Amino acid sequence: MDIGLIQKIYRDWRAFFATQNKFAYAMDREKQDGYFSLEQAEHAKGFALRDFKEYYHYYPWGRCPESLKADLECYYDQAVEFAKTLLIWVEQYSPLDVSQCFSESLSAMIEASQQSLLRVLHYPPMTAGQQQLPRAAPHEDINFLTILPAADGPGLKILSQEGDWIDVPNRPDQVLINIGDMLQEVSAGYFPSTTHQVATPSGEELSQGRMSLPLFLHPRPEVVLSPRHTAESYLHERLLELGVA
Ligand SMILES: O=C(O)CCC(=O)C(=O)O
Ligand SMILES: [Fe+2]
Repeated sequence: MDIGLIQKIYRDWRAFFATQNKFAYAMDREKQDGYFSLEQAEHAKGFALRDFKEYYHYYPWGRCPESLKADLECYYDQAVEFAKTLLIWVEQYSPLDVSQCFSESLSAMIEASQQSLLRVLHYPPMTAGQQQLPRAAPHEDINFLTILPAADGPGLKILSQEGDWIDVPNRPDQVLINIGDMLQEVSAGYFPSTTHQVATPSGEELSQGRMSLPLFLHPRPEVVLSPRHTAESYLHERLLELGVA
């Protein structure tokens, strides 16, 4: 992972989020690309309050401000390649009774997928009155695997199997991998999805914003995940539950 590139993306997109130009890229409900404002941001499944965040969904086929495109394109390619390698390892280490239920190999499921997306995510500074709002309420990601490089501030927590919230350190050279609900679904629960949240800061940190850059690896829409779901039907159900479809 190119840490310098990630930090440059954080700098440039902090500046972008500070302008009104972002509203020219308003999110498209059908395609799910573009800019999601505070009012359009998702809420976690089962939560009424929207997360206090704004973000931009980048797909190689989607809209992107011209001056910011080259860096996202470059990072997207790196992160998708990395995610694919990890998924191949997941496949290799799946027990036979799990893998023989796959409708096709995991690597075939993501072959030529147009659905993987990069989220440039900004949690704006908060005032004392906003402290009860979630930055990202506890949730699981929808996709197969999420590649999460270090954010530019603390706050990420993951839920352990014992049910304790663990603070994730935030070293610049770290990468966190989350299992998403689609990998849980396709493996009939063998790979449980990672529950995580971004805690709302207190004290002086409230006035500091935070940037992060998750890459969500998604299969092709027609992929059969389970007897209940194709990737498309599962994604659609979740987007409705999150208030963005
Ligand atoms: O901002 C982070 O560190 C995590 C973001 C996240 O979990 C998400 O966008 O799904
Ligand atoms: Fe997440």
